[in-house]
Amino acid sequence: MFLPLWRFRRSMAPHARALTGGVILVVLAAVMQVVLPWPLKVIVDDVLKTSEASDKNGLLRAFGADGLDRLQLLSVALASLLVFTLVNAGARYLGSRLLNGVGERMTASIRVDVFAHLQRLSLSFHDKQRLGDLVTRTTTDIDYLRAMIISIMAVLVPNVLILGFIATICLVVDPTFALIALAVAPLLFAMVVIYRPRVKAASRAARNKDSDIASAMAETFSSVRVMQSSTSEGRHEADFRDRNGARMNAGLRLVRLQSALSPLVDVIVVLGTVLVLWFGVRRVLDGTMTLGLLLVFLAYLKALYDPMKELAKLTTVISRGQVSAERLLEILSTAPEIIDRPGARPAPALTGAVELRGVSFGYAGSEVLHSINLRVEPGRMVAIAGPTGAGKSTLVSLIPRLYDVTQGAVLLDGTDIRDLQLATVRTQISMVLQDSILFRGTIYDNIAYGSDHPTREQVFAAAEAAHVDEFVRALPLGYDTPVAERGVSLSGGQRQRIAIARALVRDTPIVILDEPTSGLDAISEQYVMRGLDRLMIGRSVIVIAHRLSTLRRADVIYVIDHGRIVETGKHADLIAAGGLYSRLDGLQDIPANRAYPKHVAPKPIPAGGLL
Ligand SMILES: Nc1ncnc2c1ncn2[C@@H]1O[C@H](COP(=O)(O)OP(=O)(O)OP(=O)(O)O)[C@@H](O)[C@H]1O
Repeated sequence: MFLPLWRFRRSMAPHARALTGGVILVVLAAVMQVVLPWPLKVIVDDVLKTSEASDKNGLLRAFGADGLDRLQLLSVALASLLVFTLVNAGARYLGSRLLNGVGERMTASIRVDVFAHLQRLSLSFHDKQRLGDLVTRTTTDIDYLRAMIISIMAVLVPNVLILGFIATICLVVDPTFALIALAVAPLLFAMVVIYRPRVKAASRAARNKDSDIASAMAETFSSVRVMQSSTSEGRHEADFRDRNGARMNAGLRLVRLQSALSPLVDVIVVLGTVLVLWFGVRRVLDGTMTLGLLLVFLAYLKALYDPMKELAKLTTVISRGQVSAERLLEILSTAPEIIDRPGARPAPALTGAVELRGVSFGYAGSEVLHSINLRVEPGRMVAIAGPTGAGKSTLVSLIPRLYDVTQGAVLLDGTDIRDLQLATVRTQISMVLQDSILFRGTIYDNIAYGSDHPTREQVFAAAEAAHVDEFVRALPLGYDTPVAERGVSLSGGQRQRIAIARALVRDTPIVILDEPTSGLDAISEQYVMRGLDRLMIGRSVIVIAHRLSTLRRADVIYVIDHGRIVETGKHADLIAAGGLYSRLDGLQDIPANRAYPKHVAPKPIPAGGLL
């Protein structure tokens, strides 16, 4: 039960003082709870004097109160009752505030740890994850973990203490009677032992179904456009209904278990009360016990069974929390695969020489690239062409080390990329992909994204060069226009232009373009191409291309098929050779005589680059 807490001890450490304070306060509240019935006993046995056997336990003598008259005794007893109650209430209030505060703070820091760790995990991990599942883990699972942590500290600890105190006092005051009162405890314990694994299994099933639902939501609503245009709403809804039904059934199983627990506990508790009353009343009648003491025992019975009931009910919260803790620890204990080797050194300022030497690579076992040899000289443009699924995107993703090769090496300026510190390599490579994702923020933020504090002049110059300026000026808020999540409020071409501007600000010696104009209409494509022209100046460019206009300009084209390089050369030579390249589907030409619209006319490029 405490193992998950122990595993999160690092997040607990900064709150050690508040935690200790909170526990001391709940212990104090527990002590007050224990002494609370005694003033009543004094009132019944010593003020009202219903029994000859008053102060049998020497309580008054022990506190030097045996000389007081009845009214004085009543005042002292009532004052004690008030003090005990006030201290109990105060300690419970402060203790609960402190412990709940620690729970909130701890889970907030665990959430950041999980988020930060997820960001560090390699693409190979994220390829296997469902977005909805990760969202559930960083939201609901953390909530359940918090509920468990708070329950353990604010409910379990004080209740176990109260149980211990009361059981001890009962055993000291009247051992036989205490054993009668405690007779039902093993039953309660047995119930917890039987229930816990079942509740835990049901909780785990429900959590997994929650993740299924969140994944369905994430998948559906990240592709609303595709879904609506292909009128697939019905299919998505049916799928959602299925998942939702499965979640409901898992939830109902949990409800059945939880619903049975509370009444069962109550029945056991009443059994205990019946036992105590049966023996207690008989002992008061035959004079072996005072009425006051019986009242204390009855009050204790409630104080004894309440924590037992709480503990039995805690089963659900703790089992649920344990499942969530396991799901969070699963993430936290996954080590990032792509990390700096010991002794990796910072990459120097690269000239842009890129080489793949005998590179093979596969996702999860199946090899996708086989013995690739490829060179890009500094400042040159290399195009990669090939049929769909040939491995083009996979190949370029090895250059910024999004994945590690399984054989061979990627070399930058002649050094194995694994001998260089990852961050210092990635800051020297920019990528513009088929569909650029923008982040929530303004257009300005999105252009500046990925650069270390660029100046406003750099951002605006890049925006102008990438033809972002044209459409941004027409917007009422200009560069301060907020971009919706993933950039959906902008057209594909506008997003690409922003991505190019972003790459221009980064001003890296190596640029990777993965079909950045695919899917754009002719006008958008021309804008984007002009931006790309500016981006390519003076940099090593690796471009995945299917447009003749791009392929023609490449210094060398590598043709890939089934993960192998099958042809290499310049466009004209490859066409003349009559091989795969000449037969590639989708090779589209932009007519050489097609004029750019006036407002897209290329701008003169300043000497020495752009920025
Ligand atoms: N993340 C991944 N996990 C597992 N397999 C993958 C992954 N990404 C790609 N693949 C597989 O690797 C192979 C090469 O894919 P890749 O995307 O590199 O091809 P491509 O040439 O870029 O295709 P396209 O032109 O259609 O974009 C394909 O068989 C694909 O199914």
